[in-house]
Amino acid sequence: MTAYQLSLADYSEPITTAPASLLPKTALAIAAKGVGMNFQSRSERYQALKSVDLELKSGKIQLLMGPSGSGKTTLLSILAGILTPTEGSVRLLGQEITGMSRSQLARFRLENIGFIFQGFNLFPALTALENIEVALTVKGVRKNVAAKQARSLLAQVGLTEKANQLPRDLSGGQKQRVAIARALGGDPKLIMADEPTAALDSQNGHAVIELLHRLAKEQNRTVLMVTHDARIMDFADSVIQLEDGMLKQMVS
Ligand SMILES: Nc1ncnc2c1ncn2[C@@H]1O[C@H](COP(=O)(O)OP(=O)(O)OP(=O)(O)O)[C@@H](O)[C@H]1O
Repeated sequence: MTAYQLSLADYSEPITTAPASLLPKTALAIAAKGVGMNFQSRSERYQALKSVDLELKSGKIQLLMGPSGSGKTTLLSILAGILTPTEGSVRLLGQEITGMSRSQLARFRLENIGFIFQGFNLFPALTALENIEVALTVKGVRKNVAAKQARSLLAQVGLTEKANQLPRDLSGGQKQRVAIARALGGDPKLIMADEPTAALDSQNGHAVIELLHRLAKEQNRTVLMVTHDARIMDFADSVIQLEDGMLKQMVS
C-alpha cells in the first residue's frame, strides 16, 4: 500500500472551498521551507530529505524527477500532508499545514487535493460512473447530486459512453481518465500524481498528459507529478530534480 492510499480518509463534511478557477493565477499553491525527513528504523536513522525549499504557483504543472530512492515519493507525501516532515514547514494554498491535526489534514486533503496513482486504484466491482460517485459521496456529496456530478466529470474526461463499463473492460488510459475524473470530484485546486503514465503505452500516456495539461491551463489547477516519464517534460512548466534527498535543480 502506498502512502497515498491512506489519504482517502472517511471524512464526510461538505466541501466548502472556492472553485479552483477562482484562485488568482499568480498565487502560490505550494510553498515548502527547509523540509527535512528522517526515517527511524530500529537502531538506524535515514535522512531521506535534506533542507528542501520550493515554491510552486497555481496553474502550473511541476514534475518531480530523480533517481530511485532520491526522495520523490517522500517529498510528494509531505507536500500532500500525508507525511509530517521532521523539519521545516509546508504551506498549501496559503495555509500552513505542518501544524494541523490528523483530522484537519484529512479534511484539507479531501477538500483541496485530487490524487492520481500509477495503478489507478479503481474498485473492480464498480462501473466507471460508480467509482466516481463513491468518491463524491465520501466527500459529503448527497447521493442524487453525486450521480449527476459523476456524469459531468466523466464527460469532462471524454468517457460518457463508458459510464457503465467495469474497469476490466477499459483500456489502461481509459482507467486512468476515470481515476482523473474521480480525483476532480469536489473541484480540488491541487492534483498530486504518482507516476500517472507509468503503466500506459505511448498513445494512452499522451492522452492522459494532455488531459492533465488542460486541467492546469484551462481550470487553473496546480499539478505536481512524480514521474520518470521524459515524454511529460514538454508539457511541464518546470522540473524539480531530486538527488540523495536534496533539490538539485529546477528547470523552467
Ligand atoms: N517509511 C520509511 N522508513 C524508512 N525508510 C524509508 C521509508 N520511506 C522511504 N524510505 C527511504 O527513503 C528514501 C527515499 O524514498 P522514496 O520512496 O521517497 O524515493 P523515490 O525517489 O520515490 O524512489 P522510487 O523512484 O524508487 O519510487 C529511500 O532510501 C527509502 O528507502
